[in-house]
Amino acid sequence: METAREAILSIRGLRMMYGDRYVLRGIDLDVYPGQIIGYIGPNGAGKSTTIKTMLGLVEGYTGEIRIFGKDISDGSVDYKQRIGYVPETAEVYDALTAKEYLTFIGNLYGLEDEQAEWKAKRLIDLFGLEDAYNARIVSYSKGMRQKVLLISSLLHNPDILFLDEPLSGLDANSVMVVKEILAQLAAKGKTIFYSSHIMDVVEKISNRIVLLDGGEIVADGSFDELKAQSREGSLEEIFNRLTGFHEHKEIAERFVSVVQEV
Ligand SMILES: Nc1ncnc2c1ncn2[C@@H]1O[C@H](COP(=O)(O)OP(=O)(O)OP(=O)(O)O)[C@@H](O)[C@H]1O
Repeated sequence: METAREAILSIRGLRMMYGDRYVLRGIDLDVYPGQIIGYIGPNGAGKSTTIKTMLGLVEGYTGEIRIFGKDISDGSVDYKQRIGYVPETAEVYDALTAKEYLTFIGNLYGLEDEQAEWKAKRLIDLFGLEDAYNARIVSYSKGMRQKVLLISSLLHNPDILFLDEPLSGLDANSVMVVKEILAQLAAKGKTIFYSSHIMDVVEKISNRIVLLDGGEIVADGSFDELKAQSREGSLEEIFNRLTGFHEHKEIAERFVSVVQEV
């Protein structure tokens, strides 16, 4: 039972303001080990802001965030050693090779050079990038970079993983591998925050879905629970209904008619 376990991550009354506007308007969330949270919501709903706040990258929030049982505002950064993060857009050091980059990241997480390099090499091989390991990242395709980012987020065996569009640019075979890796990590007790706009993947991969709209959680439960509540078929339909969006046809028609004006 979830309630019998201790939350690995706990958020109370999280509010965040940019300028004179609240972009997070009171988030309450308890997350337990082994959960894969599909963290979804319209553009601008506040997903990245929540994640960056939990990572300690955003200042000026109110409310409380406890990770591994400790309030992150107490100044300690130790908790970051147990967290992995794949941002939506990342600065990867183009001039470095994957070997250099991953060894560097491994060092930041406290791994010795040799240990980081040996681990990175084996993970790179498993992703089919062995030929590119010593090539500069600037020469990598989008999917190859994404694989390097995924590896960099996992080198230190984190307990919580924050992923923003982690399958971006990956081919169909790699998507299957990564989805399976995430399921197996969760089965080993890792906690995964999976933020994406690809609803059919979120529907399949998550054991809990949290829908954010306008800086507030408007739905929280398993896909089956959300489906039962809303009597809609797919997560995409549930998303559309809960965010009050019904005009995709009209907008598309108007868009196409403007395109055709010459
Ligand atoms: N540094 C910032 N300064 C000012 N406003 C910001 C900043 N970062 C985010 N915002 C605003 O906060 C709101 C929430 O943004 P956020 O990036 O968290 O949304 P999101 O749910 O991740 O969206 P998307 O799906 O488009 O990635 C948006 O209105 C955005 O313009």
